[in-house]
Amino acid sequence: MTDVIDTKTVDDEIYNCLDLDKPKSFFLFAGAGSGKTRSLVEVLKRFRENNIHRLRTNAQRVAIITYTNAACDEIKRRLEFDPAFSVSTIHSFAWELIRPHTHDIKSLLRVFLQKDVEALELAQSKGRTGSKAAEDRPKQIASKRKRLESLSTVRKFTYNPNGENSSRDSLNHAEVIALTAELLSIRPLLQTVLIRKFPVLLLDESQDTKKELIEALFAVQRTHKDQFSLGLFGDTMQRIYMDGKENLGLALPDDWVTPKKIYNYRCPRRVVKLINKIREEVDKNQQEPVKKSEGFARLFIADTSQSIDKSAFEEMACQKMAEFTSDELWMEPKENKALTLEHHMAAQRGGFSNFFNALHGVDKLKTGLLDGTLSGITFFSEKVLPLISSLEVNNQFSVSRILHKNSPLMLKEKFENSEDQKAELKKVNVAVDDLYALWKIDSNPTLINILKEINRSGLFKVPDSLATIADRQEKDFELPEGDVDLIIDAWDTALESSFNEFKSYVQYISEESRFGTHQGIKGLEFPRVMVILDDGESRGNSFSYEKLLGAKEPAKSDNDNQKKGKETSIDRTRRLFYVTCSRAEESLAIIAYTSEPNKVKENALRQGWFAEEEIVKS
Ligand SMILES: Nc1ncnc2c1ncn2[C@@H]1O[C@H](COP(=O)(O)OP(=O)(O)OP(=O)(O)O)[C@@H](O)[C@H]1O
Repeated sequence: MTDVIDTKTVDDEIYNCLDLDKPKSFFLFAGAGSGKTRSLVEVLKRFRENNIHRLRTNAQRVAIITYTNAACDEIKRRLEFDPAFSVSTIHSFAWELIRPHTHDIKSLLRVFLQKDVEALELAQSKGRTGSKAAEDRPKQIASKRKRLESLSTVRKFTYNPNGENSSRDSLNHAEVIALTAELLSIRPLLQTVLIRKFPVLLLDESQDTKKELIEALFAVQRTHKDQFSLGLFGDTMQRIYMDGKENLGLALPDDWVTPKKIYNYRCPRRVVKLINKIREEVDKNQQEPVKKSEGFARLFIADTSQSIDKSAFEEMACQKMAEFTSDELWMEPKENKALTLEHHMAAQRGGFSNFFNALHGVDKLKTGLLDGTLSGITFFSEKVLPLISSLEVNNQFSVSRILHKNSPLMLKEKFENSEDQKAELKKVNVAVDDLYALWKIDSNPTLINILKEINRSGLFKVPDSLATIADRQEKDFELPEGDVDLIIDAWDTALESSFNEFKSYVQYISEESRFGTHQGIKGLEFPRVMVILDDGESRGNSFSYEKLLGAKEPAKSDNDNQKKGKETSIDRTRRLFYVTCSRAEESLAIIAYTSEPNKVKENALRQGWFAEEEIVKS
């Protein structure tokens, strides 16, 4: 195996692997901020210069798979949207590969579903009666059986990588990945199609790519090593999803190239020192800072054994950070990125929890809520919000454009068939004025009032998901007991939120908000970062900052897992903590909410994470 140290050599090493006549595979795993993504882009630009004609002649492309749509957009932009590069998320990539193979998908899905039914039946026969799982299983079995029965009538499967997949012939996200992994393993023809189309496949953030798929790609590489270059970029310390492959990179074949990067280009020296300490218990990959600036890292400990005003505490922390760093931008909410563990914690702090929590409570709505694709959301975000924003600044050109694009009152046929076109136009203007009047009566109207008004005037088409509510008369309100549709119920609550609350939600999902989640900021960087650690507010139990920070003893299951050499919730939390801290380009504030502030402080000192003078207690 080859080891190299500086960026230029690493880039050369990777570039040499992408030789279409003598391809090699490589594994570039290195710490946070070491320039992995940058190397990926730089090498591809060089590759394009020398290979573009050959790729075009052979109708081939380079596949680059990244973790999020935002990361795809960034890489596409940096590669100047060159069609020689196919940049996609793993789900889109997998789907494009398997979508023509309806017959294979159908047979395999049948096997998967049958196995699921058998496993559920077995669990039901062995499990405790009266538990929630026992109550749910018969419904799951019935639903899978129904799907099995309807499989023969499916003519073509559908799949949307970015949204809901609820129709009868659609596949869900997990199925697309499992089907691709299996088909790649059992259908040599699919492997050939893959390598013919994409002689080079680069996988960013590969520590979190589903293990079945990684294994299938390794198998493709093994079989076609003379025609195919597989490149993996990542960092085992940044594995934050449970389905990534553990110990990826161990026992690689000797012909894989494994360049090393030991410098951190993103973080100031103080932050590099902290992330090195966090990492030290896991592996030997310690980084050296490139930046000359020392930067700042501070730990703020809030005692939750007494009542505490969290927003006041976080504001105080920003104020202190502004003093420590002499950087006034810590006082500007938009200028420092606050990271919470879960979305609902961000919603609480960002002032959009009424809207968010109402919809987040329904499983079927979750994905569409998080990426803003629910039709009930796009109705407000793509029609009402731009219209009101344009009216607020009196931009008539933009108002007219939005109406032409979206309003049924502006339909060409309507005007053509009308005897009085002026009257038609007047109708549109009156509808707009009536809607905008809501903001004059109340500077922050509720979504339900906006919806009802638009439904009355017909200014925009109300989506089906909101039509029942929009059409509802007051007398309908008394629904018979038990006759509640969860989705409509959730929308009923969400629509009671104000328009400004909805605007804050839209900023959050468009990543314009000050808030982000610990998992959602993978690959990103910000000058000022505030990491909020608060187990008390979190709902899941995969992570425990209290245990990592020494405020809570490890659970029996943690000890058992550790003895068996399996990962514990503390290991997972440590990696997440590493990811969040390593986003800071200048200064970093950690806010720890705990009922054991002394223990947290002692632990931070003992581990050498922070010095006495860097810790502030409430
Ligand atoms: N050789 C370099 N010279 C100057 N700046 C660099 C170099 N390599 C990386 N950087 C800068 O350092 C920052 C981190 O780089 P990049 O995002 O590529 O790192 P990464 O290893 O992919 O990070 P992570 O794993 O933490 O997401 C970016 O701002 C990038 O522009």
